[in-house]
Amino acid sequence: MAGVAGRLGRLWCSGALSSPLQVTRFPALQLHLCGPAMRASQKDFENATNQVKLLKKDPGNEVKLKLYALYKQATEGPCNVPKPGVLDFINKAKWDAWNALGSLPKETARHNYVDLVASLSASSESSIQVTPAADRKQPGSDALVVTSQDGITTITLNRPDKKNALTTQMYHDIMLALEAAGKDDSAITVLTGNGDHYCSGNDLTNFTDIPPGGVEEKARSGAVLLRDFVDCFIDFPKPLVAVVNGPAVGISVTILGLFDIVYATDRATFHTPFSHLGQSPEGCSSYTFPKMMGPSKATEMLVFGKKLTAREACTQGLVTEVFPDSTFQKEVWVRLKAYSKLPPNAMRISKQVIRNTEKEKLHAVNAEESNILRERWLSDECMNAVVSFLSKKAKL
Ligand SMILES: CCCCCCCCCCC/C=C/C(=O)SCCNC(=O)CCNC(=O)[C@H](O)C(C)(C)COP(=O)(O)OP(=O)(O)OC[C@H]1O[C@@H](n2cnc3c(N)ncnc32)[C@H](O)[C@@H]1OP(=O)(O)O
Repeated sequence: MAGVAGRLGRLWCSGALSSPLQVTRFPALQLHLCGPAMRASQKDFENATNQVKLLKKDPGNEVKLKLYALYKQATEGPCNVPKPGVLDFINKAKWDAWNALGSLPKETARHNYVDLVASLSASSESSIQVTPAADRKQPGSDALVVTSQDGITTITLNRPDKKNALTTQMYHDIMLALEAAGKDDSAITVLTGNGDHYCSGNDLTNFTDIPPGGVEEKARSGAVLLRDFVDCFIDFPKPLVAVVNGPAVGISVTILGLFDIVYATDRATFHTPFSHLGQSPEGCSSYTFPKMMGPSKATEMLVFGKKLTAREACTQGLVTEVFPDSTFQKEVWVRLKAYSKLPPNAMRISKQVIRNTEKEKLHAVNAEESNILRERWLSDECMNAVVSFLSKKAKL
């Protein structure tokens, strides 16, 4: 069995097991899906299948087999496929687990699955309480996870091994997630990161995928993407909160000026090394940063690439409040849950009163910044900086 367990573990890590066991990354989220006395609805079940993707710890092969079996029983009923051969260790272990459930009714399996996921999530490390929104179209990859509970829709960047660097797919997925969150019945929306970083900004390998139209076409389409992406933040209709769980770089910092609240762990740093990269500011930061911190502090950040600590960023008005890392998740989510109980329409309208006067200006700034960046991306300064990053990465 040790051999089977080892192989299953490897498969788990490589994502080779079929849904819902394709889980490779686990943010610190805790879940309370439904109380023990309640029956699990189809929506609870779908929530749970999404929530499995957010478990912080690998639950071990025994539990994974149990999850697999309950999922199959809940979706397909009693085991209905031929028993795999004895040497087909993994599929046989899966088959055995499913078959062991006998004629357990689908509804009971669904309920047990939901309960099991809830207990796994509850034993996870932090105190966030979220449930995936079952009626929401999930993004095209696990790099972004959208959950919704207690009036809060949370969009989690989920590429911790790459410090949550933003791929072009993620820009698109975030736009879709924001569009849905703007219309759903949550009161507030949160953007956060999984792992030790909040976000390392634009994934610099985005520069390597050159289309047939060449680098000019890449820069043109990149500028359109950037402009559309930032527009979504400018126009977002509800209170938008950044839960900055660690260091933030590049565009993940600049768009903070478009958030309504920014909570940061004291471990977070804020870094916009645009000149080092031969690039220029985006996310409307050329307007919002000087406005909030004055032109000279903004210049230190945006032109000279000075990295701010969380406390410095708070002093400059970029961060709303800084929390000790040890209590960050707990304190922030307690606070947000309380806010999310306020009347949502009043909050939405108040946000719009605060923000609407600036919208036209922000759109114009965004268009201008995107155009300037399009040119920058074609410059030798930028190309050299990207090549330098990629060569270090490739250990050349
Ligand atoms: C024309 C193209 C257009 C494309 C589409 C455009 C869309 C809009 C663009 C908007 C413009 C945005 C600009 C920016 O955001 S500029 C900022 C870019 N980011 C950076 O320069 C950060 C680079 N990373 C780092 O400095 C460090 O990784 C970091 C300090 C964040 C963490 O350091 P640490 O030592 O803790 O970790 P590692 O360096 O070992 O990183 C772990 C792995 O993650 C990879 N990584 C990290 N950041 C990025 C990134 N931004 N892009 C790609 N990959 C990243 C890193 O390489 C390691 O990977 P490996 O384990 O595979 O080596």
